[in-house]
Amino acid sequence: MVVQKICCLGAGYVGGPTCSVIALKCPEIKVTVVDMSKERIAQWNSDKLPIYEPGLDDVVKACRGRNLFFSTDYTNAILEADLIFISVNTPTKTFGNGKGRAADLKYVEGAARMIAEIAQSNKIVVEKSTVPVRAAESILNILSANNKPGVSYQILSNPEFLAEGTAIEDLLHPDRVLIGGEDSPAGHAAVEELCGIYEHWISRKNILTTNTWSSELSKLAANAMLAQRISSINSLSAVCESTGADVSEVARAIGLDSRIGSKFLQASIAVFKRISSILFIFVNV
Ligand SMILES: NC(=O)C1=CN([C@@H]2O[C@H](COP(=O)(O)OP(=O)(O)OC[C@H]3O[C@@H](n4cnc5c(N)ncnc54)[C@H](O)[C@@H]3O)[C@@H](O)[C@H]2O)C=CC1
Ligand SMILES: O=C(O)[C@H]1O[C@H](OP(=O)(O)OP(=O)(O)OC[C@H]2O[C@@H](n3ccc(=O)[nH]c3=O)[C@H](O)[C@@H]2O)[C@H](O)[C@@H](O)[C@@H]1O
Repeated sequence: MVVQKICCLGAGYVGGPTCSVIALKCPEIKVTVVDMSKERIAQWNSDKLPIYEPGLDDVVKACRGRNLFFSTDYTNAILEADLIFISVNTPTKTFGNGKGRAADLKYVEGAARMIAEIAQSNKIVVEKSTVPVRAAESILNILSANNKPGVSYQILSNPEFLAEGTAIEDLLHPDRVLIGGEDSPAGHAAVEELCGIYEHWISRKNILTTNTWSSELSKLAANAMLAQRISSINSLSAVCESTGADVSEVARAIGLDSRIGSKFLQASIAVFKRISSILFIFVNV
């Protein structure tokens, strides 16, 4: 199979820009981004996009109506897609086990149920949302529970590393793309399909392929290590205040050490919202 049609569930900060760049770089692929929110889709179809990211307007203008579509018709988009990104929100749980710390997977599970009910042909389902480890297994369980003859699924993990404010630059020139899949011939074939999409603009050496769980865990580990750096520099900031040192001078001095590097060393009162994800790494904890 060569992917000809892509559907993305979730037209947010990640789904919108990611699929716009895919549409730009893969003009032969039809990309449909769907959302339950009529208002959000209307904005994506207007001159005033729902989010501001440098460069996004130009990318959308170049592809919208050509091979990039924003729609609320998820039934058709799912039916015709060979590959489906799940790029829905994963907010922090507000009640129950893991309240205030764990990711709430209700939207991811809702998206999986939509696919299970609608799909009539084989699909590659790509977990793009940031999720706890083994979420791919939960998605597969939902899809398998609604088993239809002649319909099979491959689940891939393809976490997103973009940051708001630099989304287009991050998507066009990522440090790496990470794709995890099942360790089987069918799993490897699905991974190759997704690699083939990214290879339209990213060198193969920057596309890492792993097993599903390594990919899921790598995303959480990266978030945790970034959070740790901010936490460390914030602690140093307190030490600076009591010693008369200047935290920006200290950050510059330590950041010039190539083993440490200069990024993510700005002290602030920001709370890295994803720090909690490393504490709740597994589904159902
Ligand atoms: N915003 C960021 O900078 C980054 C976010 N992420 C992760 O990517 C995921 C998505 O994040 P955002 O795009 O920021 O979220 P968002 O809240 O901007 O967008 C998510 C969209 O999904 C829609 N949605 C929910 N359920 C749906 C369904 N069943 N079918 C269709 N649409 C549905 C919502 O209506 C919403 O518009 C999250 O897991 C987040 O942690 C990852 C990297 C960076
Ligand atoms: O999984 C997710 O949902 C996303 O979580 C983070 O996104 P976010 O939590 O929104 O955090 P960032 O915007 O990257 O930055 C966190 C905060 O730290 C602050 N920060 C950043 C860098 C720094 O040196 N110091 C500092 O205080 C920023 O101002 C910001 O308020 C990651 O950046 C995304 O790559 C990730 O995938």
